[in-house]
Amino acid sequence: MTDARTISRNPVFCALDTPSPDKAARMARQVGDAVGGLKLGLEFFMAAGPEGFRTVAKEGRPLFLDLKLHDIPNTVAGAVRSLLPLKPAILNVHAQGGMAMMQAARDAANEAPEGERPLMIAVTMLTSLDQADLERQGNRVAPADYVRRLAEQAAEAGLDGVVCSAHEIETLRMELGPDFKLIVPGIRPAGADIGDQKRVMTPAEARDLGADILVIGRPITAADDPAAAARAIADDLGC
Ligand SMILES: O=c1ccn([C@@H]2O[C@H](COP(=O)(O)O)[C@@H](O)[C@H]2O)c(=O)[nH]1
Repeated sequence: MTDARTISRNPVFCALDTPSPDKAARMARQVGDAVGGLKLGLEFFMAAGPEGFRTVAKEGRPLFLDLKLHDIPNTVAGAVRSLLPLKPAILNVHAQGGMAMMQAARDAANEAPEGERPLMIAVTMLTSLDQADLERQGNRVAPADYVRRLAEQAAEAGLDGVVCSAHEIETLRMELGPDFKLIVPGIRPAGADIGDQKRVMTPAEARDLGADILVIGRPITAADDPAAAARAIADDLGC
């Protein structure tokens, strides 16, 4: 079992998208060491808040608090400061919020006590979007270029990495180096239902391309046997 701040060699973070802290904690116990960490997002935090987070934190696993903060710099910095007492291993903001906002988030995270600073990550382009969505928003640019530009800004702002799809890993790794964290949702085992995701890849393919963390939700949590589903993915990854 890894401790609450160490990211283990198992790159899978299981997305516990439920409003119920008890269900999330139960699921965390079910998947156990077959995953390297857990992710709590908007559905969970809107319903269960900091108290719910603390309930799941008792499971002692690294926690990614995926709130995708997106507001003016002063507001985002305040939100980061408010979240620091929860000691998440990873926090994120939207790169779309701009350079000054990302820098403000970084500075606020740097106020964390020694050893408690979360990794600060920027979401680039949601994995539920594709080229057609970009065009609808008036962005005449390929997803790879769009993601690269936002990731460059995140790196320049001093953030620790980005959320991107597996399709951008190679380019970002080459350009931004081995230490820049690449957190990758939109992961689907071969044959699994894609659902609302559009830029997807299998766990092994994404890992082999150089992802640091694979965020996997429904392929595990909606399976008849979540523990077996998580174990099958871990075995496939050799973890
Ligand atoms: O671009 C993004 C950013 C975040 N997510 C989150 O990851 C999980 C994925 O869940 P699945 O059930 O495996 O699709 C979910 O919590 C999203 O909020 C993302 O999918 N894409």
